Amino acid sequence: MTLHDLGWNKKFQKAFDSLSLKRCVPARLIRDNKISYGALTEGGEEYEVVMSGKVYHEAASDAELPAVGDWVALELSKAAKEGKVEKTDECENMIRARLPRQTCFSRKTPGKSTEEQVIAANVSVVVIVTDAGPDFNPRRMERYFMLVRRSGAKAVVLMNKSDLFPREQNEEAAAMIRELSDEADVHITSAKENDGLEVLQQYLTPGVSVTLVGSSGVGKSTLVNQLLGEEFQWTSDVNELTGKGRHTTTARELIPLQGGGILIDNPGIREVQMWTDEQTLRESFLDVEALASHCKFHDCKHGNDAGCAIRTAVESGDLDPGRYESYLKLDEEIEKLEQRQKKRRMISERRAKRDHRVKARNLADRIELEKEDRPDWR
Ligand SMILES: Nc1nc2c(ncn2[C@@H]2O[C@H](COP(=O)(O)OP(=O)(O)OP(=O)(O)O)[C@@H](O)[C@H]2O)c(=O)[nH]1
Ligand SMILES: [Zn+2]
Repeated sequence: MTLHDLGWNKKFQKAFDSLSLKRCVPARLIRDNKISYGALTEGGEEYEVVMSGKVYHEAASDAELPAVGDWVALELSKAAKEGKVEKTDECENMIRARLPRQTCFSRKTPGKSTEEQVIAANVSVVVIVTDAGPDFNPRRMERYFMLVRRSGAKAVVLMNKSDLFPREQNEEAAAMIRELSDEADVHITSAKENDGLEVLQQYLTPGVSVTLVGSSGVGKSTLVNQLLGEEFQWTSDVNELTGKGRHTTTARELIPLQGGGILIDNPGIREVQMWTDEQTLRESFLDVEALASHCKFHDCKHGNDAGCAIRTAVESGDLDPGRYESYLKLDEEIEKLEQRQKKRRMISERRAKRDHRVKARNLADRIELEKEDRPDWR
């Protein structure tokens, strides 16, 4: 397995070279174990690694800490380099730097928190799986589009389970989704019958990382199984002693596919929630925003306000009422998000410090971190 098979490219190489970290090698993070990470290096070697205190210090927020999909400069322990010690026994393999992300797929942390959490870094294509039946929801799709746009990745929508619905229904649903976004590709598929999946090959080119999102039960696992084909048998190759598949979790979280492309799949991605900001909201509703500039009052709430250009457009049929409602709701949501964000910032900062101090298991780094937390401590 070469670095390129894992998604390495010229930009990453340049960033890596400019660090001049002579003792480091490039590695891609494939798993976040809370205390440590799983990392792959050239040749597909997997190591357990921790971040240095410096990496921790330089991260201004949780979102800037290394995450699954990130490329890092990794300094392997002497023992690991010589292949003497079981690679996962000792955690002396140290992340010295995180390379700048080319894309960043993030979400709101589950629960009430408003912290941003990176679900996968350096993913180029996000496949949103839905169907033309019970799961069909253009408003939810708009949210997904915002999330994907914000990440910098390309959005691809699959109207899956096409075998269950009449052709016209699938096509109508696809057309409606196409209208919501100029950038997204929309395809009709049946994962179960392996129908229409060949379109995915155009995205699964060497070095391109792809991930799947969508409601529970829309067919993501079925799709993954189809994409993996024979390779999926990996995970059933269970080691009797450890109970783990021979390729363990690697086979689940970052899978270089035979025909090219890298599939990134983890539970965090599966339960993706909307995380957004005001700017993205505005970008997604440029047409509605343009109308808003014609409202009579500067602080128009676009409800029953006199001279509201948006409401006028809805009444005259120029603006889809659903889109209008969606615009109002999203606005509200972001307002609440910002309020919660303010309240929780203090708490989350403290918690992040505690959590990530655990990550810096190197003693010297720990002492530095402790000193910083307790200035009176010697
Ligand atoms: N008829 C039909 N059924 C499908 C299709 N794709 C998946 N299914 C079925 O839908 C059910 C759910 O599929 P999964 O692949 O487990 O769905 P998922 O999106 O991975 O669900 P989570 O793991 O909960 O996120 C299974 O019974 C599949 O066999 C399809 O294209 N057509
Ligand atoms: Zn208005």
